[in-house]
Amino acid sequence: MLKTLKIIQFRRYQIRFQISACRLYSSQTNPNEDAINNFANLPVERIRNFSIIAHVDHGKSTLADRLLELTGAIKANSGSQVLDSLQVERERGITVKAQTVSIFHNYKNERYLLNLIDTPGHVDFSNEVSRSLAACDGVILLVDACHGVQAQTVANYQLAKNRKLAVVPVLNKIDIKHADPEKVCKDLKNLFGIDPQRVLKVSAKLGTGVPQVLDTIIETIPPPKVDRNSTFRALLFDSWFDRYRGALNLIYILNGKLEVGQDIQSYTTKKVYPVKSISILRPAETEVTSIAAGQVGLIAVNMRNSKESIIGDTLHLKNETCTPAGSFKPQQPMVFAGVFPADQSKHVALRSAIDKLILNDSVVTLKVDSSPALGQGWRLGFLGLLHMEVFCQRLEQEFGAEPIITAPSVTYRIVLKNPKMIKQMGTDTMEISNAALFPEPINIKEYYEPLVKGTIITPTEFVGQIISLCVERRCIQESSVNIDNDRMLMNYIMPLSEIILDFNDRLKSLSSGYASFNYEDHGYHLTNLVRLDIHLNGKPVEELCRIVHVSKAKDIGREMTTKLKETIPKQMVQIAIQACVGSKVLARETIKAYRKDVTAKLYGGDVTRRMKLLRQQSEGKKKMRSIANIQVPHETFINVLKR
Ligand SMILES: Nc1nc2c(ncn2[C@@H]2O[C@H](COP(=O)(O)OP(=O)(O)OP(=O)(O)O)[C@@H](O)[C@H]2O)c(=O)[nH]1
Repeated sequence: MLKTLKIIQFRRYQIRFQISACRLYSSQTNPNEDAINNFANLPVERIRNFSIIAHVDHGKSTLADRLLELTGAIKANSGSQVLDSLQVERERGITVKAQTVSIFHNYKNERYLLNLIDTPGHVDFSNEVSRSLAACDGVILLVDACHGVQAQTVANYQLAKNRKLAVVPVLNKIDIKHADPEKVCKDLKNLFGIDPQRVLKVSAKLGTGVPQVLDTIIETIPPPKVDRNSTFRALLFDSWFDRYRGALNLIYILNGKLEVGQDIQSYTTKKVYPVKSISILRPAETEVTSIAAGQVGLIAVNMRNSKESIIGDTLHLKNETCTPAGSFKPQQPMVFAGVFPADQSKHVALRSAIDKLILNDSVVTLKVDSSPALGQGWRLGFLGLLHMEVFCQRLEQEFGAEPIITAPSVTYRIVLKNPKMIKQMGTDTMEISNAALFPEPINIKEYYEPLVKGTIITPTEFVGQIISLCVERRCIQESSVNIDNDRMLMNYIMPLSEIILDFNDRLKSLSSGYASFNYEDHGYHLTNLVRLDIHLNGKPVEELCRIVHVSKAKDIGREMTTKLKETIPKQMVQIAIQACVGSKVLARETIKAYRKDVTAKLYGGDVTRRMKLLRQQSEGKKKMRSIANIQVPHETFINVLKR
């Protein structure tokens, strides 16, 4: 009896212990539960919204990891670069999408909400940076203590300054032996006037100095300037597509409060949506019932059509009037390429995949296009070549699409002089990125090409080689300054068509990776262009023509004829491949005729074998395009048009 009583007592004790252990565990794993339950009531003074901005690879995502760990949003050692969640980001080791995360931090016994945005560093994704800064009051300007200030550090600092954001300067990688924090502090002082006393020194990898970053954010960055007492108004600054919930919208609340169940309206489309759920990203979605001005939240509103979610749009309560947020201007695409389904039966599926991806990468533009060789497709606009590559890789990885991408080109502008054409078009100016639509020179008065303002920062020992590269690419130097004794900053005006393909790669290989490059739009300027045609046995091949600068026509012509010679199979007749401008031939290659008796294998043997061979031949012919009696396989166009 006594034994049984003891057992019961022990069981009770065991259960009580388990309950209290559970409570302890849950309060340990989720110390911010109260703050989340009371999320919308968190005072504005205890909110800080900031981005981490820096040059490529200076350690933004690594610092974000440490901040998340320190504040308990993720467990220590949860894996590196938690916020780089896309497959393409992990494979390439770069950030391509800005990621938002809400974390809580205790400062002087008060609980603060920090909305952190980890941004990409590469110039091709600078739209992500400007989009993110619209929801911020400050930035962490992160600089690698070994490599110092680089081209994107300058560009990103300017973006933050233009928006009048508070700047927290932080030097990273101080654990590396040859780091020189004193020298980098001097550069920051010379270039941006930042007081060296204000610069924090950290190792994001080891976590050294990171806690001080959190405190400095609270001390230096002001709380959001928002009004909680007026009616709800929010800026839509990111969105992505969820198979079950439709378009999910990331919003920054400018005024008032939003609750689940309320009806909101888009300022641009005027469409009304019921708010199905509101979440904060920590970094996993955590549902809350309401959200208030100064905060960032993800809302699901049953938006089925991805085109309805417009980045930069203002959302407000149904039937209320409001002024648009109008906080940022999206960048204009600079590089254009044709995107075609490999098989025309996949046309609809590819279009739907492109639409869904554009929702998450709103700067990409789309226009219908067609080509005799590649069929129906689209002409897409990107911010640069890396942007285009990442977009196409995401199409493959996230949507299983396998498109054919044509050679990238820029958009040229021409002014017509033929009155008949001007009347037909209703304007004398045409924008052209597809060379097949380039009018005859006799009808053209002026040609214009897009230029960019380029900034190159390089160690002085490579200046000579870099200047030669710039001259070869028709770039004009505007100015140059010494940053310190051994580094130089050079400003150039550059034709966009000369830098989109491989300028950055050449610059990196010339300077053993030490030079950095950034560029921004510089408008259209007068130039001299020609249409380079490719002829096969005297017949022009429309899909292979290109618009080029007059000084480059010969080199590009040679390159293309050589490539075609390697890819067109030998045939019964001799084939002449010519690159021409008008009637002038700039380069020529010849493919000799086949001498072998191709029908030999049809003789002898079994009749069924002969029939099979004939069938195979006719199948092959179907896949060929006939130009001047020459059978050109589809792959040839793809290989020559592709990069
Ligand atoms: N030694 C050392 N390495 C670091 C430190 N911080 C980052 N790294 C390394 O630097 C490399 C780049 O770090 P990331 O965090 O990906 O840089 P990022 O700025 O986010 O890169 P992008 O988003 O692509 O521009 C990685 O290999 C990191 O492990 C540091 O404090 N010390």
